[in-house]
Amino acid sequence: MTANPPDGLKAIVADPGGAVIGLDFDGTLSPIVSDPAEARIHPDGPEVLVRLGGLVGAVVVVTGRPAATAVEYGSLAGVPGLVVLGHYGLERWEAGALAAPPVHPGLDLVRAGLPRLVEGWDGVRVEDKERAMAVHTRQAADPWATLEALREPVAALAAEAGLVVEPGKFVLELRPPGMDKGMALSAFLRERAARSVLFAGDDLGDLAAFAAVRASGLPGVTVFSGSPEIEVEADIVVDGPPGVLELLGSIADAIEGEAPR
Ligand SMILES: O=P(O)(O)OC[C@H]1O[C@H](O[C@H]2O[C@H](CO)[C@@H](O)[C@H](O)[C@H]2O)[C@H](O)[C@@H](O)[C@@H]1O
Repeated sequence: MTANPPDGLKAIVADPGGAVIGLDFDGTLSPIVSDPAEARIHPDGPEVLVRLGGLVGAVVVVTGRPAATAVEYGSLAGVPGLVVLGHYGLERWEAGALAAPPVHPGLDLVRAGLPRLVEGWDGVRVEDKERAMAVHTRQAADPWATLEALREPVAALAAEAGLVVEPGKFVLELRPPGMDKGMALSAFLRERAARSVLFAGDDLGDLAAFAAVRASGLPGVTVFSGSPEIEVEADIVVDGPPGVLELLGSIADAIEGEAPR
């Protein structure tokens, strides 16, 4: 850990059984790649998470992905006690079992309308996640301009379908309202009677979880998995997934160094 760790990190190391470690998936555990279907956890991820999962109260992945996709792409099934809150908290995966509400009825309209809406836009990809759909512009010749041009028509389609738009890194996601990563993390902290919390994320959807850390009143740390694509304020800024995993590994080292022998 750093020479002078923030109080939240000290609390996690001093009382690991009360600590909740919250992690985003894409851009935090998994390096950003052009094709969302090709995303996989950083090679160091599984080992670090298995180790940490055996030391802290809980490791929880809070992601915009379907929970089962994060488990698969993250090779996460072996992480002790892991919970994955997918679709921004709508779904919950735990011990191999998935709990999820019915699919929002507005998805049918979006599934029909979105391919027509992006027709003619080179490099624009539609991702169907069953409970949500996403429009990706990363592979367009001008990803920013394309994202901006699509923002309004995508918002109109989402409104017609009773969905909300979740913007992210070169992505506009149409998803059900009423849940976000902050609500999901807050509920999880209450459920586990957490005594400290860390949340690491890299994108706009993670800001609600950062706010939940601050609002929890617990000793807490926010970690921004940095990239040139956006800037986010956090207690600790690291260099992408390798930096996140190095930090998590150093927390595990510090906990093991504190443990009575
Ligand atoms: O909450 P997350 O786990 O961070 O998921 C957010 C979105 O991540 C994925 O898109 C992002 O990663 C892709 C793969 O690296 C990248 O190509 C894309 O540009 C990023 O926006 C995922 O495809 C979305 O469904 C998630 O909502």
